Amino acid sequence: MTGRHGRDALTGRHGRDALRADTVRATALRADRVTRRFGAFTAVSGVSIEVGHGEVVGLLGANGAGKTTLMRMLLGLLPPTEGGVTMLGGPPNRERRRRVGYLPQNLGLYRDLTLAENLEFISGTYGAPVPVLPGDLAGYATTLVGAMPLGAQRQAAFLAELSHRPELLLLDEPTSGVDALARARLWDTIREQSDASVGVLVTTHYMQEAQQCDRLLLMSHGELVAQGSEADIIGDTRALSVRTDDWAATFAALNAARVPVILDSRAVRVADTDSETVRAVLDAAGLTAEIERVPATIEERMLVLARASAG
Ligand SMILES: Nc1ncnc2c1ncn2[C@@H]1O[C@H](COP(=O)(O)OP(=O)(O)OP(=O)(O)O)[C@@H](O)[C@H]1O
Repeated sequence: MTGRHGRDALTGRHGRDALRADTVRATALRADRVTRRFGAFTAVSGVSIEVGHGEVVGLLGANGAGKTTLMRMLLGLLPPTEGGVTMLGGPPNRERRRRVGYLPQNLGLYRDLTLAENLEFISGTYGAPVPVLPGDLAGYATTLVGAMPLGAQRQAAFLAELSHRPELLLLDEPTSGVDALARARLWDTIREQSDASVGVLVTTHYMQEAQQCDRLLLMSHGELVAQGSEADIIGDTRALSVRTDDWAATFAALNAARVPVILDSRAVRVADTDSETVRAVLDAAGLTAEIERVPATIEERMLVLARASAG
């Protein structure tokens, strides 16, 4: 694989460097100023989004940003406190949900049934043919799902959700805990689906995957704080690259001083902070470093937006 900002050899972008966000598409999914409160806590606040048929939209945000809550409202599994959702032309009811594939974080498979039994059951509920197991899953047909590796479980759950040929896919961290090869395969499948006009909304923590989406939505503290291409979202945000011989002590000193420091391998980076502040912390700790202002990464931009939305 290439470096963190290069193209991933395993998860190449299918030549989609030009984003397709400006292409006119029929809307598959729309949220109109949806809010969800749990008691006094607002998990999602006034979020409006759209996903077109054939479009892969990445939903990004830190843990607890509200992504799953938004997805559950989009599917009609959780009523919004305010606002409305249109899914495949109307409110998200049971009938329309049958035309949607949803991969929740917990996968929705029965761990104490075999893979073959799970696929029969899920396909049966949709009245769809039982999918043929691809080569890498074939050996698990009679294995209890709970005993399968997580990557294989995710692949199987995805396969099950595709059995009824959904028109819309909502995928909640489909590649979390999955190795690079299985991630690349899942992304190939996602792209095949979008090429067949399926609208896809996918959450991920992997920034290389975000780069494969046609468009990104960024949530922080329940709000939609940015959207567009990766370049749109980063804009002209800059970060600091801190070059030092003692990366561990440098990271520890900045972290202790509550500077938003990121360690990428051994490279120390700082977001949302001026170089004088960083220099002062390092001087106080007796550390020397070269500090350079560089274009921010999307993670660093997310950190800036998250800090701003946290108020
Ligand atoms: N049923 C609930 N009752 C109370 N609070 C809830 C409930 N469901 C979610 N929350 C809270 O809402 C916030 C958003 O949660 P949500 O699961 O939507 O975030 P997320 O962005 O999907 O995070 P993750 O990446 O960890 O899945 C969290 O603070 C969570 O604790």
